[in-house]
Amino acid sequence: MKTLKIAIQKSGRLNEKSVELLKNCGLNFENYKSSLISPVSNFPLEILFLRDDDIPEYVQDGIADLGIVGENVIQETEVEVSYLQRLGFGKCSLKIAVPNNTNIETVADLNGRSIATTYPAILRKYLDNLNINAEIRTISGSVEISPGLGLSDAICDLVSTGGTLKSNGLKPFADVMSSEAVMIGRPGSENDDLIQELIQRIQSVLRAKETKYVVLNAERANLPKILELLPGVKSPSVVPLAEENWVAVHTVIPERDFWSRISQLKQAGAQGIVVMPIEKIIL
Ligand SMILES: Nc1ncnc2c1ncn2[C@@H]1O[C@H](COP(=O)(O)OP(=O)(O)OP(=O)(O)O)[C@@H](O)[C@H]1O
Ligand SMILES: O=P(O)(O)OC[C@H]1O[C@H](OP(=O)(O)OP(=O)(O)O)[C@H](O)[C@@H]1O
Ligand SMILES: [Mg+2]
Repeated sequence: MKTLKIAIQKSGRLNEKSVELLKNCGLNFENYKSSLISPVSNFPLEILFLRDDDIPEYVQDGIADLGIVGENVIQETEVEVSYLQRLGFGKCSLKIAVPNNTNIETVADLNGRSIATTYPAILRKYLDNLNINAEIRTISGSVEISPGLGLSDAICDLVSTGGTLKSNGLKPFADVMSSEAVMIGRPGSENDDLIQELIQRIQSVLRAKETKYVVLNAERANLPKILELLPGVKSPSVVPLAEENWVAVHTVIPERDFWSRISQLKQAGAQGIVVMPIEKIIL
């Protein structure tokens, strides 16, 4: 039987979440210690632990079949790979930022200025689209320090909380792209049976993360109002309780509007509400 290879980040922002996701898919393996390859004992898969910059090319060139990496890195390496699954973690934006006391006010003011970045290819495309002629200074890290050192007039770097910009006297100025971690493969690889099996496992874990399992008690008379508040669910289970005219309703609720839904359910007469995490949802 063939063995697939999946490349994930060795250490850094995406390592922990990538490992957690694969473990939640029921895969048994050792996280990176000193070996850069870890076999999975219960699925024909090997995990390669790499620097994230190398992952898109390894997948494009067939050294790995799959990879988990940020969209920002995929765009920067300009490879031909397919997005097999968005993973919902590693969310951040690539932004141009300028010093708080700058006289750069419009995007056109970037003409003739210098911008430091670790993402020269993405930035070049962005500026070309806007017909802006700025000098791109490619550096390999600690980009936020460069205006303060007089190395550039602006920067283009990843932002999530904005804390790093703030503590370096910078403010966000323009959005270049938003990014999250994705699973990639070679174009067409989504048709491979083993890859499909893995994608389905990942989707069942992601789906479960987005929902909560809820059990509540209610008087039968309140049931129509309560069921009306659960429109997304095909058929909540309604189970009679020992106490006459009372029922238990079992259902799932999306995480994103969880609290508003719970308070509506309480107003409609729901009592003794128990909420549980879901491990997997297999359709
Ligand atoms: N502040 C952030 N918040 C959320 N996600 C981020 C943030 N910064 C980076 N990311 C995402 O996580 C990815 C990995 O970031 P990290 O800082 O670990 O990269 P790195 O230093 O280039 O790592 P490597 O050593 O593997 O080259 C980024 O490419 C991006 O997709
Ligand atoms: O908006 P914030 O929440 O402050 O995050 C932004 C910072 O996060 C990333 O660096 P990281 O901390 O991953 O370190 P690195 O430069 O070593 O990759 C990025 O390059 C920014 O510097
Ligand atoms: Mg890197």
